[in-house]
Amino acid sequence: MTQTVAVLGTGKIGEALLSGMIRAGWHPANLLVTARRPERAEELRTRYGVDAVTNAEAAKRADTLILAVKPQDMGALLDELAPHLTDDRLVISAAAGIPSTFLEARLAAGTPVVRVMPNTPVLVDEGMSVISAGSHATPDHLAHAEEIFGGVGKTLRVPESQQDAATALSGSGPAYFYYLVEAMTDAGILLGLPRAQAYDLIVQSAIGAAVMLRDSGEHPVKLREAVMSPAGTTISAIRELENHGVRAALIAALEAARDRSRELASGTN
Ligand SMILES: NC(=O)C1=CN([C@@H]2O[C@H](COP(=O)(O)OP(=O)(O)OC[C@H]3O[C@@H](n4cnc5c(N)ncnc54)[C@H](O)[C@@H]3O)[C@@H](O)[C@H]2O)C=CC1
Ligand SMILES: O=C(O)[C@@H]1CCC=N1
Repeated sequence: MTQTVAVLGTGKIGEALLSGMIRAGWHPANLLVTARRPERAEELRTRYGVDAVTNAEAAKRADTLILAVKPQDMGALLDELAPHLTDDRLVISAAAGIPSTFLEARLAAGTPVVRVMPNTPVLVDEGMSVISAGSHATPDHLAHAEEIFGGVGKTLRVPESQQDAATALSGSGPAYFYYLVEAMTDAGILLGLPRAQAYDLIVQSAIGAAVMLRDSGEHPVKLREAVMSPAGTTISAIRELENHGVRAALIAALEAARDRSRELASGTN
């Protein structure tokens, strides 16, 4: 039987996922979206050929609902959905921090809930989506979530207790790399290169390094050692990174992201 999937709250991550599902072969007729503003609903209809409906209608028509609103909007959305949802629907939440128990407490008893933390590279089919089961989710429900998110990148199952950490690593992860590229491009300008050239040099270095990390099977230390010639340029740079505590700063940064994910658990702050 063909499944209907609805994306509720089609903002940045919801739209990225929707576009990826269509690229992965989902027929627009089997996809529904919801949006707060009518102009946004119209934009999504035109861009993807999907039906834009109310949250209540999505709850009635879809077999699987992907909730992609902000953590702070999740309580209100669940209140809107609950009267229309039966416990044979799969509810997938992509919201940072919100535990599956938050959803289970507001939906019909026994509703299967799966928590997923994707990231924006789903836009280019290189996403990383971390998946955990709520209390009533079966292996089939997890497999269905993997089918959806696996079409736009890699998936990994973790116990829900590790979701806040995963959010800090891969959910937020792309932003750290963009930040590094920005800073290194500034450095290129300081060294006298035009911005566009500096940017190209850094982005291509990032792509090359990422592919080697993924495909070489080598530990990152080994890969770095192969770049660092004795008494050369690279070790001079690495010494500065160590002097400025960049490793410690990254550890502290990811810890802060994990802590913020925990704070978002109540859905109010
Ligand atoms: N942006 C990212 O890289 C990632 C975001 N997430 C999670 O995804 C969720 C959404 O994040 P973004 O896409 O960045 O935010 P966003 O603000 O771009 O998207 C949220 C959308 O939900 C809509 N919305 C809110 N309440 C609604 C309602 N009751 N009915 C219909 N639409 C409603 C908003 O109008 C907005 O378009 C958050 O919970 C976030 O933690 C997860 C992984 C990565
Ligand atoms: O910054 C955030 O809260 C969301 C969750 C992971 C990525 N973006």
